Amino acid sequence: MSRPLTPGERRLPVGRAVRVHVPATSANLGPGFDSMGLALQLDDEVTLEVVEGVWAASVEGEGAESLPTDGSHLILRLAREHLAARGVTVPGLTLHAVNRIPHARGLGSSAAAVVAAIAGAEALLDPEDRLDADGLLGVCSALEGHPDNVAPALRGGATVSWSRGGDAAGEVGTAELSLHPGVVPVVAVPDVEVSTHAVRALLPTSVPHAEAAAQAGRAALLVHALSREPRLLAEATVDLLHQGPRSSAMPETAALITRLRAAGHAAVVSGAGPSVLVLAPGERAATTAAEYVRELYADSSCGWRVQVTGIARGGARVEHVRHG
Ligand SMILES: Nc1ncnc2c1ncn2[C@@H]1O[C@H](COP(=O)(O)OP(=O)(O)OP(=O)(O)O)[C@@H](O)[C@H]1O
Ligand SMILES: N[C@@H](CCO)C(=O)O
Repeated sequence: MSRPLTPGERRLPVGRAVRVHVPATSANLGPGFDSMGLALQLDDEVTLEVVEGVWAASVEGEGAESLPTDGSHLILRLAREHLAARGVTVPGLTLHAVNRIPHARGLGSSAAAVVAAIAGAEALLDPEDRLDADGLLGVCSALEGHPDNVAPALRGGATVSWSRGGDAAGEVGTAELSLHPGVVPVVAVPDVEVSTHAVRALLPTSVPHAEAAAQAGRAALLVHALSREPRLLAEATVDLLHQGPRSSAMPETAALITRLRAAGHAAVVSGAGPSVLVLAPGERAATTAAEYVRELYADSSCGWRVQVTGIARGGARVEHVRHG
């Protein structure tokens, strides 16, 4: 999918610079495992500039203390590999990241990094050489391993994605849902990290047919609830595939979801966790859910940051800072 450009010498001009804004995303939404996702109003901002002979990164915000500052930084590495596969010579690249999406919390930080790298690298090319929207989605999905975060990160809103060939490395389709205006996300983020890679290993290799059938029914209902009838969100967000097998890796998350659901809220694990997403049917229900969580943990040392969050209606946005 990352096809080379037409033959000939292609070298990015020194001084060309782009900035990419990529939203956080919450994947799965309960029964839509590896398929459904929602873009949130919280974004990372990544500036890439073509320079001579240097590969260097500077980071503000999330990960500033821990991420590498050389060419091994994930975004620089992915951009470099992608442009090399496209047959483009890059003399050097600097990156400046303003990171607002917390890492390893189930809010799509790695998908945002993939999208920043690939959308940014493509934007550094001349307009006639750039991949179209489907091409970008295919490359990003293959790198991330599943499309449910990268699709809403690229397109915004809520998306349902599928693999035409049956695996994430193949061609990916995505449909944008027409979201009911009453759907309001609430996000509760704990102060512990969970690696997506680690908890994917906890999933069983097969599931009973009856559970798969029940999950398909809930996923179909979820599309209806998100677009037409938000009052059905609590019933539509029941998951039978992935939250149970992973609960031992995030017991606080599982406990919070049980309590929220018992109180009638449509609470799910956000992405691979450990954050919790509530899909509230309206502003008032969202405020009630947020206050419920704050009161639960008012006297506890366990830190949960709770926020009623807007939906990012547009996806990743590219600014052309300098043509070079
Ligand atoms: N902006 C970034 N720059 C560089 N590396 C990043 C960035 N964001 C995430 N990463 C890398 O990805 C890891 C987190 O990815 P992981 O897939 O485990 O969680 P997530 O993407 O935050 O959550 P989820 O996939 O459940 O939504 C970080 O620990 C870091 O290594
Ligand atoms: N569908 C993915 C989302 C997290 O990247 C998972 O649950 O593992």
